[in-house]
This record gives sequence, structure tokens and C-alpha cells, in this order.
Amino acid sequence: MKKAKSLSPELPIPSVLTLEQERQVLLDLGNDITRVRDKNDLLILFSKRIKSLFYFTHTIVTLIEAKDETYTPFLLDNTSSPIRTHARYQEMVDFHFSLNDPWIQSVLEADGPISFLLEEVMDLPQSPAFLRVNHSAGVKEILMTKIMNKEKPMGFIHIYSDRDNSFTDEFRSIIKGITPQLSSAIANIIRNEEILDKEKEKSFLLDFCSEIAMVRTREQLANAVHTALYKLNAQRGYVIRKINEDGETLSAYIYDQQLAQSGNADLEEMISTSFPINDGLQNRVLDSYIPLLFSVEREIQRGISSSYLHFWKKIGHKTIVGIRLHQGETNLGILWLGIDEINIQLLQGICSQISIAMANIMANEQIVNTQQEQAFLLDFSKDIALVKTKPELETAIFRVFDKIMHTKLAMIRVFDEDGIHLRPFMFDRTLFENAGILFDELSNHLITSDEPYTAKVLASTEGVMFNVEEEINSGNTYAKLWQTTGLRNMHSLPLVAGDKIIGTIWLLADWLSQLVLKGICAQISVAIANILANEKLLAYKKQLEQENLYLKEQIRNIYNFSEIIGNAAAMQDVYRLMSLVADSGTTVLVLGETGTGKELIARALHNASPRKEKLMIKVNCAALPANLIESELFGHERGAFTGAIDRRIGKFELANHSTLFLDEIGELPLEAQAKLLRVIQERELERLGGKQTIKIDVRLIAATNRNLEEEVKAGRFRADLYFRLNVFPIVLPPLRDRMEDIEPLTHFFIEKFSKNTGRRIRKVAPKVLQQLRAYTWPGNVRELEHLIERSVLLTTDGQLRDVFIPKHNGADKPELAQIANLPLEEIERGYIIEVLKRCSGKISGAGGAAEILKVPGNTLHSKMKKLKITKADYFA
Ligand SMILES: Nc1ncnc2c1ncn2[C@@H]1O[C@H](COP(=O)(O)OP(=O)(O)OP(=O)(O)O)[C@@H](O)[C@H]1O
Repeated sequence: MKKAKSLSPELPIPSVLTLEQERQVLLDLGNDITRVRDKNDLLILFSKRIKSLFYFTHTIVTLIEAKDETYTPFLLDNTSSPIRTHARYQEMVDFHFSLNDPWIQSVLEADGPISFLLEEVMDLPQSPAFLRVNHSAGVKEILMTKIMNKEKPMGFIHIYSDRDNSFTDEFRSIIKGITPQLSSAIANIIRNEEILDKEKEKSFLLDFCSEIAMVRTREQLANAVHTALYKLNAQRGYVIRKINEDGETLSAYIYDQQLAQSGNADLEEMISTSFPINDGLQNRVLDSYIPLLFSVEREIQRGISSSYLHFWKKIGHKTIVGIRLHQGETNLGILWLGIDEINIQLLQGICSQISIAMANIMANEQIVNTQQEQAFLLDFSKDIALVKTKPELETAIFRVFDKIMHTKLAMIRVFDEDGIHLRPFMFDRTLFENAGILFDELSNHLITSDEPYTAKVLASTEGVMFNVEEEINSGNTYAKLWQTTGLRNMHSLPLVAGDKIIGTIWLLADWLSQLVLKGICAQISVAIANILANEKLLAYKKQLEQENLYLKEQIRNIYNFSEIIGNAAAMQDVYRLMSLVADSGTTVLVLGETGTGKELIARALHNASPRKEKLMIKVNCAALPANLIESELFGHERGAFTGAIDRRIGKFELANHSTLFLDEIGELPLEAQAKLLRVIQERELERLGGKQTIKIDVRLIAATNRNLEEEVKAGRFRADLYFRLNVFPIVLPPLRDRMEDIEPLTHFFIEKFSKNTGRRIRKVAPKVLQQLRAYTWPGNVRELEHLIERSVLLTTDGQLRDVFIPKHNGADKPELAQIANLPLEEIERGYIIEVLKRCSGKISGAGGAAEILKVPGNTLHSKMKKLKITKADYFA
């Protein structure tokens, strides 16, 4: 490197200064320098004062930044710099030039001003770019002087000239002479600027402080922050994100409205999205005590994928600062600021103010929220207090969960009586529309308290929160179901009523207030406990009612037999026997005269037996044509005999598991008796013409008005069958032997026929009862029943004054003359009706019409059928 020549012939002042003159110049300049207060004074000193002594184009001052070993412009002469219009001018202004290049090192090493021809130094390796830029603008020479502060280089004075040999020895000597004073002037300017900056900061912070002290709401905070940040030149936008209740994410709390007004479509998403703390950026800010400056591009390259980073890139942010907002050790959130340079202290000052205000507002919001939640719980408790049934509870719950809490009720399970199983009690089926079958599978099966998820919940007092996504990853099969709702967390709590855990509740939500959750669960628990207790009570009540009904029925059937009227001692014996035998399977033989109520007793016995659910099957043995008896009783196969065109099930088979009532058993022909005996003995039968043996379980009740012992003696009834049937005989007394029953029976029948005919009988004349008691009643209760029926029909004024007791004296026989001209069939018909009337409708057996007419009972039956004689004829 070659030093430039020290003299220039074109210099405007005398090229040679006497020592005296030089001292004077130095003195004058020294005086001027002492008056320098700021950059502008310094600029004037160079551009006016020194320029008036020596020729040069312009001067700049650069300062060293020790920490990164660079120097950068501090004072620029914008008016006379020939490069100010150069394309790289701004770059040169902003640039930090390395202190490590040989050229600047030579300046540092030189003991005083040192000049260079640009041509010679600008292309040397590592030479700073401004040399070439100046050269391209016509500058030829540069005079460099290092300035010192406390014996350390502080920076450089650059003096440029577009002429050759501008820097004379005198010039250099003068510059050298004033350099110490210039150094201290520059040091003062810097210190002054720093003091000024500090003061500005202080007053800025003070303003901000007093402004923020008045802030009460989030909107006011937003305004204060906005004003402050815009004063700090943070026009590129900002957002304050608050840590959410989940402690894992941050969401926009305050954001730059100006940016919002720009109509950026992505901004909406940025505002509504919750960003995880642990995204590689936010966690770093929250872990740092000082603001962090990030290069957007570099972070993207590092693989940080957060969408907000890409958003910042999209809106042109190159660098972004993140500052932790905190109260003590508790993090509140982050202030993200689009800014290139950071004044750490100032930002920290602002952020600590924001933090305080934010903490206050949040505490305020929390109080308001808590109040709202409490009011809400109060409302809910009012609703719940009215709940009595499950559907009512369901309505109350769904209204609150869906509409107000944005929560879905996945399931309420309650403990079964055994205290081990939990059964589904209530759930929101709509939740699982997508999962249909899976839901049914899960919800319908009982689970035990050992089921791992349930066990975890039951063991907790505060409940458990399952993150749906984490549960899916860990293979929780229920979580697949939860996922269908799109909600993030499953909150489950034990339901506790009093000191008893009654079940579990499972709620899906993104987030739930613990206060509300616990409050609601407590209310629901009480409601469910009440409903369950109520259900239990109702079930007990129903059971008791049923038991009551059953007992009543039992009493009626077994001990009372309410449809059987009569309290005579003889009837009491009958009831006692009935009670003893009713619920057994024992064969009963009911004996008694015609019309004494044998069939009634048989029915009552059946109805009081365990077979009552099935119909009692009745066979009237007297009414069966002899040739059909077997088929009627045991059934036949198709073609078993002429006329058997179809298979027929016999009465025995029909009565399987029920009761077979064999009425008028004394009328059964001997042949049929043998078959009957076999079936009773074997408890199995074959249908006529059939080969298959059919097992039967039939209870037998037989009845007859014949004296069977006599019949056995007379050889008309098989002794062995008699013994089989006479296991438990019940003998019904004739009505004449229990005259005290006449009155109740009369009233009973009056009541019955009044109802049937619609004729109300209000009064019965005492004479009537006397008449009734005076009669002998050969037709027994049936005769009494028919007589009352007839009398009721004949009564028109509601008073039963008279009854028409039959007179069996033959006085009412029709005169021969009356019947002389009638056909034989008519006479036969009339006569049979007459006899039937006399026998009170009894056809066969002792005292029956058949006996009087001396024909077998079934012959009379056939005849009656042929002559079309019906009950109406002889009871009318
Ligand atoms: N104790 C009674 N209480 C009320 N009604 C009775 C009583 N006894 C009989 N009857 C009524 O009398 C009528 C005849 O009774 P039931 O048919 O049972 O008599 P029975 O002895 O079987 O007669 P039969 O020997 O002629 O077949 C029925 O309508 C029946 O309801």
C-alpha cells in the first residue's frame, strides 16, 4: 500500500502554514469543537468550518461495534456526499463493515490520519465495499483517522476527496491535532443520545404505565397496547396470545385490529385457532426471560411447521419478536411483535405492564365467569329440583349440556343392586349416529367396576379427563366412539349421592369449567339417586299390589270362593275340603243332587289350582252319543272309523296340563268306563286308530248326582273306576238342607239378573222370602236361580212382590182335549218340555226328566235335539 502524496497545488488556503498560523487554526477549531453538542453541530463543523480551510468532498463518521467486531456509519453528510444517489447507498448506510480486513487494520495501526488512493485499495482482498462505491461516484482519495475513547478505538473519521493530493501535511496535521477533541465530542454526542433515548423510553414507559393503570377491560388493554406498539414502530402487527385453561395451548387474546381491517382471509383462522405451546417456538419464548428475535425464514427451514409462522411469512414478516407475559413464575401468554430491532429493556418494560394488566383483567374475567357459572348452577339446581322422572332429568340435562355448555352426554352408568355391575342409565344417542351398532354393543352390555377406565374414574375424587386422541393412540376402544363426536376430551366423574358412589358420568367436550362440572354432577347425582329410589319404591309398590292381588285371589279362590254363595255349616265343610285339595293334583269326585252347584265347585277348584292359567275342559258324559264317547275323550286319527274324515284331538289331550271335568260321570257306558280307567291309570292314551302313545298330565274332577256305590252294586259302574275317582269326595248338600242360604242366594240372583236384564229391583217383599223358604227345592240352586230369573223378568215396578213356586200336583197337566188334534211330535215335544220344567231343567240322573220318562239320559238329549227343545222352552 502506497501513501498518497501530502501536498496539493490547488489547495484554497496557503499551502504552507506557519507554526503560528497552524496553532491559531487548531485553537479556533478547538473552540468550535467545544461548542459541538449534537450530530448536526458536528456536521456543520465538518461541512462548513473545516471545509473552509481545506478542500474535500464529504466526511462521515463510523463507530465500532465491539461485540461483533464491525463498524457502521454514525454521522452522514447527506448534502454533499456524491454517493447519496448511488444504488447501493442505503446498503452502505446500514451495513456493518468488518474490522478484520487488512485495510481497516492498517488504519487502526496508524498513529494518526492516513490517506489512501481508492484505486489502490478498493480492490484489495476484503476491502470494504464503500471504497468501490465512492470510487464509482468519482471519489479518488480517502483520509482515515481513528477516534479513541478511553484509549480504545471508538470509530473512524472518513474524509473523502474527488481530487488527487487533497490531504496536505498541514491538513493532516490539523486533523491529527483536533482528533482527540473530536473523539471526546463524538463520545459526548453518543452519551447524550443514549441519555436522550433513555429519557424517551422512560417517558414512554411512564405514559404507557399511566395509561395501562386505567385499563379495566380487554378492549381498553387492546387500545393501550395498540397505541404503545405503534409508537415503537411496530406497524407490522402484533398479537397477544393467552394460555388457555387446558394449559397446553394458546389462543389470540388481543390482536392488531389494523391487520384485521386489512381483510386478510387467513387472519380469521389465526384468531380462532388454539396453537400448542410445545411447537418449538412458543415454548422457547415462555422459557426465556428475555425477548427472543426469530427469523421467520430460518425457523421455517428448521422445520417449525406452525401455521402462524407461514402466515407471518405470507404477510411479509422477516423477523418477529416473542416476549413472555407472566406474573411471577406463572406464564400468562406471549406478545408476538413484527419488528426488526429490539430494545430489550423497553420491550420488557412494556410487557411487564401488559402482564400486570392482563393478569388483572383475567382475574376480573374469572370473577365474572365464576359469578355467571354460579348463577347458571343455581338455575340448573332449580330445574333439577323439579325433576321426578328419568325423562324429566333427560330433558333438563340435554338442555343444559347441548345449548349452554357445548357438551355431549356420552353416558351415565349406575350401579346395579349387586354393587359390582354398572348398567347404562342415560345417554345421548344422537352422538353416536355414525357409530350405530358399535354403540349398541357397548351400551347394552353391563360392565363391572373393575373395567379399567371405570375403575380409574371411581378411584378419583376429582374425576378423570381422557384426551380422545391420546386414548386412540393408546388403543382405547371406546375412544373410537368418542372421536365420532369431534370433541377433544372425555371428562368422567364418579356420581356421588350422600356418601355413596352411585355411578359414573361421561361427558364429551373440548373444555369444561371444573366448577360447573362438579356442581352439575353433584346435582345430577342427587336427582338420579332420587329417581332410583323412586323407581325402587314404585317397583315395591307394584310388587306389593301384585302380591296383594294374588293374595286376594287366593283368599277368594281357596278360602272364600266368592262366586259360590252360602255360608251354611254344610257349605263351610265344602269350602274347607276345597281349600285342602284345590292346589294339589288330586282327583276330586263332586257328589250331590242336581243343581247343587257341582260344576261351580269344579270350576272353583280349577281356578284355585296351579293349572288355572289354562282352560278347564268339560265333558258332559250324559250328553255324548255312546258311539262317539271314546273319540270325544281320546281323539281319533283320520279314517279311524266311518266319518272320521279328519284327525281329532280328544278332550283328554286338550286338557293336558289343565283340568278335565267329567260331568255326569255316572252316565258313562261300561265300555267307555274301561277305557277311561286305563287312561287314568297309565296317564297316557292312544287316539282311536292311532299307534302313538301320548303322555298326558291331567287333573280329573268328576261329578255325578247318582249314588255311585249303588251303581257299582247294580253293576252299572266299574268298581275299580269308582275307587280311582273317589279319591277325594266332596258332597254338596241339597238346598233344602241349608235353608239359611236361600236369602243370600236370592239376593245374589236378583242382583245378577237385574244387571243382565236392566230391571232394577229395589225391594223384595218379606213374603217372597217366606215362600221361598217354604219350598223343598227338588231342583236345588238351579231351580232357585231360574225362578228368580223369571220373577225378575216379570217385575216391572222395581218391587219383587211375588214368586211363582211350582206346584207339582199335576193340576197344570194339559187337558187331553187340548192336545187331541196335534201331531205326535208336537205332543211329544210339549210333554218333554213339561217334564223338563217339572224337573227344573234337569235332564239325566236321579230326579231328572230322563228318569221320569224312563229313557236313558243321552237318548233324551238326542230327542231334545231332534225336537229342537232348548233351555228357552222349559225355563221360559
Ligand atoms: N252356591 C251357589 N252359589 C251361587 N250359584 C250357585 C250355587 N250353586 C249352584 N249355583 C248355580 O246354580 C246353577 C246350577 O249349578 P251347577 O250346574 O253347578 O249344578 P250341578 O250340580 O252341576 O247340576 P247338574 O247335576 O244338573 O249338572 C248354576 O247356574 C250355578 O251357578
